[in-house]
Amino acid sequence: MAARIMNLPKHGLCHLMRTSALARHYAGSTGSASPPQFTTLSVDDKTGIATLTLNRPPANALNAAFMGEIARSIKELEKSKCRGLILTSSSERIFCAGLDLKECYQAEASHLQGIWVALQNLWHTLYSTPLITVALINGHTVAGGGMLALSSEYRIMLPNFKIGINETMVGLAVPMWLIDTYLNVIPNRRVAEWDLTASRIYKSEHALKAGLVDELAASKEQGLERAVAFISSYPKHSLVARAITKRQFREKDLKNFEDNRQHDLEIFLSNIQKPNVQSYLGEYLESLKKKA
Ligand SMILES: CCCCCCCCCCCC/C=C/CC(=O)SCCNC(=O)CCNC(=O)[C@H](O)C(C)(C)COP(=O)(O)OP(=O)(O)OC[C@H]1O[C@@H](n2cnc3c(N)ncnc32)[C@H](O)[C@@H]1OP(=O)(O)O
Repeated sequence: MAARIMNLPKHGLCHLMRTSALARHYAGSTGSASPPQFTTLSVDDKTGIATLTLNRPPANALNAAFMGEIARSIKELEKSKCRGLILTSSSERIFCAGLDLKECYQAEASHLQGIWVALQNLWHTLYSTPLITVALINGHTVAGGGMLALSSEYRIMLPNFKIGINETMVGLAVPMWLIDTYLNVIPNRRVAEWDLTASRIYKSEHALKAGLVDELAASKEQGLERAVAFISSYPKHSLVARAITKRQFREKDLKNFEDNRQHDLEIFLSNIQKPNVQSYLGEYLESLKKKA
């Protein structure tokens, strides 16, 4: 297979953001296309399938630069002739541990704002992309990591890892756009409500039974083969109609998000800066360290 590593062209993020002035301001300040730092991107010229590998050790925790990089890659792939995207991790244990909590602790408001706007943009970009998207979950994926997996169209997971959205457990409410994303995968509202209110974290095998993931693969190599097979199962002539149909399914969620984008940012900023949340966050970070 003829695979190549792509350098991202020097395009900005300006088209990723539409509503809030704050959001537009932030996009301007992070939209510069510096060379990829936290991801590698390879494209198979024969199949038209791209593989974006998350590579921010130790936990692929999401900071603004990392999230901007992922979103820019997706946008660039949309402009190319790529048909599909596989998201995976270079780590053998962690697909993505969610937001970089170290960067959320005792941070300036402007920094927190940058993180949240980058998360909003990344969600919007991944959830709305016409590309066929597969998350190859080769490690634990929680919170913002769960968001990456659930925003993709198809999930293939390796055994013995954890997946879920644990925001209530860290003291904060799940935003509506993430609830909509969850419901798009688990349409049973009762189960979804239970999972998200209880911060339920599934092991791979249970995630498969619950429909949170679509397949288990024995190894990353097998997972990659299955991901390619999934993307290739869509005939070329169907791709435009497929993309429009996908968009229609997701349109209401995207509109709800756009209508509430600024409010969502304000809620996050207000919650994350509360002394009790910061104090809890400090303890939580200590507990993560103590595990080592
Ligand atoms: C309390 C504030 C929350 C703020 C956000 C609230 C927003 C609410 C709205 C929600 C919308 C969606 C957005 C989500 C927001 C988030 O993503 S919040 C992030 C929550 N993430 C977590 O709670 C995950 C914490 N990590 C783990 O549970 C485990 O690390 C793991 C299961 C992912 C992996 O376990 P294991 O393989 O045993 O590795 P560890 O030894 O635990 O970790 C290795 C290494 O990574 C560091 N690390 C882990 N997670 C993070 C992280 N999220 N941020 C920064 N760093 C992280 C960990 O400290 C270890 O570092 P060292 O090796 O000790 O240096």
